[in-house]
Amino acid sequence: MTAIEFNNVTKSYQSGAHSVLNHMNFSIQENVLTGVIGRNGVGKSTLMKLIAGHIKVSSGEVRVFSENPFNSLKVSANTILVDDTMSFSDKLTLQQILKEADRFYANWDARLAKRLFDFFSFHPFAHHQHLSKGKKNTFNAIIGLAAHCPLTIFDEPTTGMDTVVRKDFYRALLKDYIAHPRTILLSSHHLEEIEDLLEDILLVRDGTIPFHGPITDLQDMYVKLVGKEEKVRAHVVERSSFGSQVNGSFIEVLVKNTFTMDEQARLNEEGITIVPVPANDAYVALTSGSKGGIDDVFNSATTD
Ligand SMILES: Nc1ncnc2c1ncn2[C@@H]1O[C@H](COP(=O)(O)OP(=O)(O)OP(=O)(O)O)[C@@H](O)[C@H]1O
Repeated sequence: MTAIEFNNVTKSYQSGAHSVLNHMNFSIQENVLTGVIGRNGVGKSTLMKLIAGHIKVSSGEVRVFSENPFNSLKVSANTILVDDTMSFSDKLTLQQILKEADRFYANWDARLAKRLFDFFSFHPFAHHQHLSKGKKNTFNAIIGLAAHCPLTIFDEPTTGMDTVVRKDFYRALLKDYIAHPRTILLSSHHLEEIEDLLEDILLVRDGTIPFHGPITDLQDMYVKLVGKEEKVRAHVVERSSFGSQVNGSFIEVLVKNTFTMDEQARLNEEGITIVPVPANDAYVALTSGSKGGIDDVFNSATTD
C-alpha cells in the first residue's frame, strides 16, 4: 500500500518567491525505511513538514494514508515528526512527558521508552527546556521511537548527539523497526552513518527528486577506478569524474558506472581495479555536479 504520494507538488514560502520544491512527484510504500538526503537548504525539512501536515502546499497534492495531511486528524493521529524544534510544556518533568505521551499515542511502547530513558541516563525530574542540545534531541528521539506511529519522521534527529549516542540511537532505530515495521523517513547529513540501515533513498536536489529507489541502486551508479595515475587518467579523460585522490603513483577516481564488459576486461588487463563505492560517495557525486572533489580545487590552483 502507498503511504505517501506527491503529485506535482510545488512549495514556495512567499507568493512569487523562488520555489523550494518544484513540481515534485514520488510515492513511498508502507513499511519502508527511507533516507531523505540532499545538500543544505534543498528542502528536506519542507518536504517532511508537508508530509506531517504542518504546512500547506502552494500547488499540487500531497496524500498521506490517502488523505490530505494538512488539518487531517487521521494523519496527525498516525504520524510523528521528530526534529529539534519539538517542545513540551515547561511545567512537566521528563517523567510526566512520557506519561502524557502514553495517553496521546495509541501504540505507545512504555517499556521501550522507560528502557531507553534509563539507558541514556535521563533524570525523571529534569525539565526538557533545561537539557543540553544533544540530550534534548536524544529525548525527542526516544519519543519518536516509543510512539510506534505508523508514519515516523525523523528530521536530523542526531543533531548535537555525541558519536556514541548517535550509534546507539541508530541501532535502537533499526532493532525497533525490525520488531515493529512501519513507514519511517530519516534525514541526515551523514549518509555514511545510516546507509547500512536504510532500504530506500529519496534524494532531493534543485526542488526535484533525481533519485528515489533502493540504496543498492544508488551505490551501483558509481565506481572508483584505482591504478597507476597515467593509466587511469587515460581512461577517464573522456568521462566526467567526480573527484580523485592521489596516493604516490596511484590514483583513485570516482566515475559513473557505465563500463561495458569489454571495457572492464581492458581495464583489468591494464592493472586498473574497478571498486564498488559506498552510497555516500554516489550521493556526493550526484549532488556535486561535475565540479570534482575538494582536492581538485588545490590541484587546479597550482596550474592556473
Ligand atoms: N518558514 C520559512 N519561511 C521562508 N523560507 C523558508 C522557511 N523555511 C524554510 N525556508 C527556506 O526554504 C529552503 C529549504 O529549507 P529547508 O529547511 O526545507 O531545507 P533543508 O534541506 O532541510 O536544509 P538543511 O539541510 O540545511 O537543514 C531554504 O532556502 C530556507 O531558507
